Amino acid sequence: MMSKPVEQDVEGGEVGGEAPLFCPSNSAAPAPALPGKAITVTFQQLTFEVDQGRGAARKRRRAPLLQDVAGFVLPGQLTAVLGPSGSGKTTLLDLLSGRKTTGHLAPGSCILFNGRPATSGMLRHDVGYVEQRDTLLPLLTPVEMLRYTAELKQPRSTPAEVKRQLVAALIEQLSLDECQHTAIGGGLTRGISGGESKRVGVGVAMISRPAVLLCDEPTSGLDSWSAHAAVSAMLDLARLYGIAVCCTIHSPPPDTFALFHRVMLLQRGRLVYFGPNGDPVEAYFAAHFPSLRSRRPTEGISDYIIDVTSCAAKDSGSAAAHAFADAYAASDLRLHNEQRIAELLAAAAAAEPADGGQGHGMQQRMCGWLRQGTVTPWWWGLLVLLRYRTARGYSRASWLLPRMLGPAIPTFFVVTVSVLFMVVVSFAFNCMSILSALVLERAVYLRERSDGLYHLATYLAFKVVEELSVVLAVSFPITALIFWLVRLQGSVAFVWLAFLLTASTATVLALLTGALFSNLDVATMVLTSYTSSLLYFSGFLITWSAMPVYWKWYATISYLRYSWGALMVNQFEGERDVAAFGGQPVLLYFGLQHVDKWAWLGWLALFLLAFLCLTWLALTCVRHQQR
Ligand SMILES: Nc1ncnc2c1ncn2[C@@H]1O[C@H](COP(=O)(O)OP(=O)(O)OP(=O)(O)O)[C@@H](O)[C@H]1O
Repeated sequence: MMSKPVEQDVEGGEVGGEAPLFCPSNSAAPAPALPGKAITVTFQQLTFEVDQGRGAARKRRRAPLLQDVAGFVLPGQLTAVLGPSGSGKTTLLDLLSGRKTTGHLAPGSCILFNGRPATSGMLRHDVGYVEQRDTLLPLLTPVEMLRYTAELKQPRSTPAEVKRQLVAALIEQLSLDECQHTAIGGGLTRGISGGESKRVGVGVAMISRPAVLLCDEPTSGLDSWSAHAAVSAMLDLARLYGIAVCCTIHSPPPDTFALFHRVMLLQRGRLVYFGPNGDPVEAYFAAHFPSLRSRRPTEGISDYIIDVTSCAAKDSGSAAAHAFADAYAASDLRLHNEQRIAELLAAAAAAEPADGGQGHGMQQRMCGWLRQGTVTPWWWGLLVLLRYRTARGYSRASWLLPRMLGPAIPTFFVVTVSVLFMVVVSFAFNCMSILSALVLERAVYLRERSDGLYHLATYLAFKVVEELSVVLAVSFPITALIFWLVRLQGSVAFVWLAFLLTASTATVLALLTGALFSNLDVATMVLTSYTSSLLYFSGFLITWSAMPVYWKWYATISYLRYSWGALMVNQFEGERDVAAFGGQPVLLYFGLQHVDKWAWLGWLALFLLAFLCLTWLALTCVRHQQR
């Protein structure tokens, strides 16, 4: 599906108005009728700064990433944001989508959607964002990925048939028919191609039928055919649904670049050109900078303007770099653009009367955007996550076996008094596989949270249910096996409960570590060291009486001590007076003679609850992504 360049300018008439229902007439796949709205994005005097330096100096020194940038993105049109690396392209998209988590917008900076500041709900539902890196679920196929997103992004009241049609239409519009049932893959797993996965990313952003689509380098790493296919697909969607599309782009092939209606060129955070694509770009540079070399016959316009502006800046230093931005600031083109923005805002105001002064407060609300609600209720999110993600994980041996065999294997090697300690230890260390799962899927989690797919509590509940149901399933055979092999005494139900609580606590501890640390090596090192240290203070390797007094506090907060101690009491409570080690009864030898096994099990349950609360806190407060 390749689109031809569009000559017609569609600026007029659509600003702020209700678009027709989404019933595309020129698409083979019938797209469902969902209400939609055309949105014009305008931004003026956009100046964004970040703190530089360390400590107190950090507050005083600020570096501008964008300076006085102004422009607009129109419904049904593609706008390309160009510029050398580090010129502020992604920063602009992050600001438009409300995803910037650090920095300060200068007073007077203004970003408006149909003449109004965006609300968090609007940014989540009406603005789609395609990230530069892939944040898809590797085990799902494109069609499953889109269905999964549709279940979370479309209101629950949307009929299942409409969601199915929505996905089918996107599969066709994005030319994903051939690979729709192939696993997406990623990392070391072979899956669909890079170009196809970019288009799946566009589809994921398109599921809520956003009025604005922002794409960060949708063509990077693609061959020219795939790059053209990706941009063509976006152009088709923009025209079909009246979407305002804005893409950052690097060295696109000339025929792909020609698909864009408008070009914005940034250099060192300042605007160097904003206007129509094609000949007007070249004419602008020829008129304002006659000394620049002219375009070579085979050279594309995007390469030409980046090349000449970057080379001039390199040859003559930063003064020349600013000369381009200064020339634009003094140009008629800038005046024309400002006039156009004023017209767009006036049209938006006429279409939708102002709302009594809610229009200024963008800066204050920026951080709040990321914390707001979702389209579907939490329990629906949990069901969808379990249905699509857990079901797929459970069907894979590589996911399931480490979790199931980890605690089971040591069972075959332990037949002495150390059995209870060894089983507790194997449960404690078996959680390492869970740690990697959480750290590795963080990029997907962050993207899905920013997209408003689910609440934090939903994700935590999903991870807990997903992992603890395996723990629950494994706890029955392991309890039975050990009871039979070692001929344990006491209550079998108690042993099962103690195993279950120990494995659950270790699992939640792994989730907590994964939530605290973004780096897998660091997280593994911390969890291994912490768990190993607990072994020494569980009361088996060093008995309570032999423990240095200044370390006893650490033993008191070791969850393994409560789990192993309770199991020991369950095993030996009938032999409280039978001499064993060093002529002493076992419980007396280990300092457990006064322990109430149910009370210690209660403490273990409290550890589980505390780790769960800490995980929730860590997911809420620890920000792993600075943008
Ligand atoms: N939160 C931040 N704190 C400090 N510096 C930042 C922050 N965000 C971005 N920058 C810096 O701002 C500059 C612009 O970054 P940005 O990612 O917008 O550039 P870009 O034009 O998209 O680059 P590329 O094409 O390489 O992706 C870079 O020098 C970057 O290091």
